[in-house]
Amino acid sequence: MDSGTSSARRSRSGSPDPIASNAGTALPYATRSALHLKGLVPSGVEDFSVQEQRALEQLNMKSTNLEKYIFLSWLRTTNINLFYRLVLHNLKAIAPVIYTPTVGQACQEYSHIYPFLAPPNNVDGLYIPLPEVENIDEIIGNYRESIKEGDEPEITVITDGSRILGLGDLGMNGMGIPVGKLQLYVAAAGLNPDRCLPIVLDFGTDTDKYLEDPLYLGIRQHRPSDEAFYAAANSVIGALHRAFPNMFIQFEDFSTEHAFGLLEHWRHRALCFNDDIQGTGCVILGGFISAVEQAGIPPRDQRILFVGAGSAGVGVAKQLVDYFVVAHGILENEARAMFWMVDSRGMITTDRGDRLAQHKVYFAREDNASTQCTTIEEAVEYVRPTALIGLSTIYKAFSEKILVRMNEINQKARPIVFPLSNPETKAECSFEEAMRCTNNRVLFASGTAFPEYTAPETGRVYVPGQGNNMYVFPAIGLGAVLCKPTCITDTMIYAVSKALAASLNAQERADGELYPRIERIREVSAELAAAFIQQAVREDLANDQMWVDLVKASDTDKLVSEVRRFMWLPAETFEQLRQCCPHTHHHPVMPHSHAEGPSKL
Ligand SMILES: NC(=O)c1ccc[n+]([C@@H]2O[C@H](COP(=O)([O-])OP(=O)(O)OC[C@H]3O[C@@H](n4cnc5c(N)ncnc54)[C@H](O)[C@@H]3O)[C@@H](O)[C@H]2O)c1
Ligand SMILES: O=C(O)C[C@H](O)C(=O)O
Ligand SMILES: [Mg+2]
Repeated sequence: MDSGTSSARRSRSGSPDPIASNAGTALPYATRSALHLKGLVPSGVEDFSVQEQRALEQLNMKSTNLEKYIFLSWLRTTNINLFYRLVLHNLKAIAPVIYTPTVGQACQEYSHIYPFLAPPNNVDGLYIPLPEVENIDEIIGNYRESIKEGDEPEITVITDGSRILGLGDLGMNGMGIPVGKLQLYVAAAGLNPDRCLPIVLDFGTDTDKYLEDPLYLGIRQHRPSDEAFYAAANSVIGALHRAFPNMFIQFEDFSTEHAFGLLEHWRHRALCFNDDIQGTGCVILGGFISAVEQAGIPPRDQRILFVGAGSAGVGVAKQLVDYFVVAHGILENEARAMFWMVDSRGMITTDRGDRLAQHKVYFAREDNASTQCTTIEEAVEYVRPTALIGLSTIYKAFSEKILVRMNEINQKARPIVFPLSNPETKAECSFEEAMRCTNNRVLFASGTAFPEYTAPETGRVYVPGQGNNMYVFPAIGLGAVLCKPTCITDTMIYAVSKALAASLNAQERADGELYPRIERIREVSAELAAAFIQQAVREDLANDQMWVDLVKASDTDKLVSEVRRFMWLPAETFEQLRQCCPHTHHHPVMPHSHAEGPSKL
């Protein structure tokens, strides 16, 4: 439950000693003597790989994912080098523990599993209570004091906990999400953990369960009015931007109206991005491009039904419209007409009799000749979709009956079904259900990872796609931190989607997959970050000359390898750990790689 700032072990001088706390049983005898640690650790001196083996063993002793989450949080605050070694070497198994879906449960329990972190050396991010917003400069000052010199944050993930995954308003407990997302930034794209800053705007909660929970750690009041929310949120973001002008700001899991409102306000004022709107749009477009290629009908014949019209639904649909316009030369009005949206009140039309929220107006149908569909089933019959996309937070909303109909309607082409709501308890259907009901013909991606499916008839094993923004936000953040664009444009996001679709290797394509395997995420993130940087330079918005020159040299392989060189990696040996610790950071992170020597803690 922290950002990964170095843990609290102190040397005799009283200052934290990152070498000792991250080496532990790997400390050679000479160093133990020098640090006055003789006799304070077991006598065996071991390699980091042996420590890792022990950590994995201890992880596997935990019987539930929440216990694993708690163990990993403890490890991260105790020995960040070992934590990231373990995560990087076991990403497929560990991602669902530190991130979706377990992070959802961890957030719900956050106030109960909080590990008594000791400030100032074990700060897990910023908690900004509404009544303290007027003292925001003091809070930022305290944070500065708590970090190592030169470790200014280069990336923040900020939430107010008002819409955590599909779980609703969790108040301050939502802090688990910025913490989890930033771990993915480090693991998937090599951001420097010391420069990641999770933030929660502790502005109250409208969930009585938390207000009444004696262990709840947030402020005990209901959420403020819209006006008070924007005044306070803008004041915090403004202060952060003044304090850290180059810091990339990721807005995360704000309730939909505020998500759109904050993005609108800040997108041309600071380097920022909304993950639920833009990141989700980006990752789903990437998978959708691959799905359309495999579906077997021309792109312009796609009929796409969205179930859910919140920040994610509308963000994704807009990104897909851009794709049809840019990649297939379809006029915007015609592209928009390929989309139908359903929300909790039914199909969104201009004449259904309610006042539509601003973000839904663009997709409201006018051609429905007074037909109103109130259920998903009715909408499926009316639209006869080629693609069904779920961002509704409604568990099993895609019933077996609906999935069977998707198969019947799409006999000439393969049906596309993306149940994207998180966590698993909110997913519109499972992979197994989608496969069974479509005779294994479905082109599938889900927000939460589902297990592989073995077809009983043939024994063939199918791997589900994971359409989760974790495939793109780390690369977008890395690209932004490196080339420092003035702002993030839709065309930069679009470039990343295209790069994601292009990143599948021959085997993944042959297996009919829509996303690259998670084990390759670092390699893929480097390609995506390079595509982002190329686009930023093309738009003349990149402000770091080194990256501008690299792009202008028109050597994409070199650009990708330079991006990789800037990715943070945990140390492999004690020697690497020792060599890198005395350094202060350079711009933007210590250049190091597998090949090039020490990593920075
Ligand atoms: N896969 C990903 O990477 C990813 C990214 C972002 C969000 N999400 C998930 O998407 C979901 C929605 O997020 P959001 O920010 O858009 O939330 P939101 O609450 O703003 O949107 C939910 C939408 O679903 C609609 N809805 C509710 N009940 C419905 C029903 N019975 N039938 C049809 N529609 C119904 C609501 O009217 C609303 O339009 C969450 O579960 C979130 O975890 C996934
Ligand atoms: O956090 C995730 O797993 C994806 C997404 O940002 C969400 O809000 O569901
Ligand atoms: Mg989110």
